[in-house]
Amino acid sequence: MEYHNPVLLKETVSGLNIKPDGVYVDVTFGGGGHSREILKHLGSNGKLIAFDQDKDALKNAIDDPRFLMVNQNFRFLKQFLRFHGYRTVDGILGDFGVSSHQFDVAERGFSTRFEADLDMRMNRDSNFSAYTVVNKFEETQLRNVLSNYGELRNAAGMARVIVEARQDQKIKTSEQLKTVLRRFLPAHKENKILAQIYQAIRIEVNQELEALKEFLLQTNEVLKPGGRLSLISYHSLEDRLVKRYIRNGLFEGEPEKDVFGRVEVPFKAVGKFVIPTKEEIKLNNRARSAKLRIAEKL
Ligand SMILES: C[S@@+](CC[C@H](N)C(=O)[O-])C[C@H]1O[C@@H](n2cnc3c(N)ncnc32)[C@H](O)[C@@H]1O
Repeated sequence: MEYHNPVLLKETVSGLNIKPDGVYVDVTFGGGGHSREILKHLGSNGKLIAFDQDKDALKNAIDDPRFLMVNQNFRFLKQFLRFHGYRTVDGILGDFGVSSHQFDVAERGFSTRFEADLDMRMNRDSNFSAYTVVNKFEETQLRNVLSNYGELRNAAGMARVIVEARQDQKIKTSEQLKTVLRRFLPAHKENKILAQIYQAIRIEVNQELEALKEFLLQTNEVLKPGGRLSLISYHSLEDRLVKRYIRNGLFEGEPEKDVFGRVEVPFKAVGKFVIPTKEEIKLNNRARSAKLRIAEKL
């Protein structure tokens, strides 16, 4: 099975406005689809550094002297770029979320399609998994995860039944979780609600929004003036952070004005946003919720 079919491939890479001798970073290497496309635009003096926190992605590492693979979380972008001798770069590509590979391997626990142990860790060296969230979190923490990250209307009720059920027996598998939550899963909406529950738990397990914020803040320090960000989000929580950061350099509130009423922001948006065509979505269902934003460092 294919590891991952890259989304908005040409659009995302052309957003980087690649200079053949530039230094580029792909912070979500996965199957390396976007990375391979970047390499096509680089000359022999160009450089591509790829991050992925999942060891499974390492098997896709590209055998090319211009390519460097870093098996780390992109929340440590600046630190690992420095470690490898790069203080600034010309462009950064991010294609967030989970790869098709991660979804398709049942034991990773990301997919609602399979019976599997509760896991969902992108970095399997971590000891914080979906099992921890479901079995160890206090009721209010669980409710907040389900409500904030899954936007689930019944978050409070779901948290309550999880906490009650686990007093008798730990909830170890996806099937057990489904059984516990059965009353919240009417047949006609089961898949949709389960997807929201999984999204919520996954975001918590991988600290996805914290990692994204830390990463975005570092892009401002790491990108050269004129350097590009090309970022694909898959849900509104992610996209909101990316959009606000590009517009204001902040995640909340408005930037301060100087005495002349001017604001100083680190980026300028390039175009509005790009979404896949119907044709792309037909060929690759994972593309359906993608939203690409491109920005240039001022
Ligand atoms: C949607 S896939 C990227 C697919 C890739 N663009 C391709 O063409 O094959 C996202 C990848 O980013 C990785 N990832 C997600 N969050 C990460 C983070 N905070 N740090 C490092 N890697 C991360 C995941 O492990 C996954 O392999």
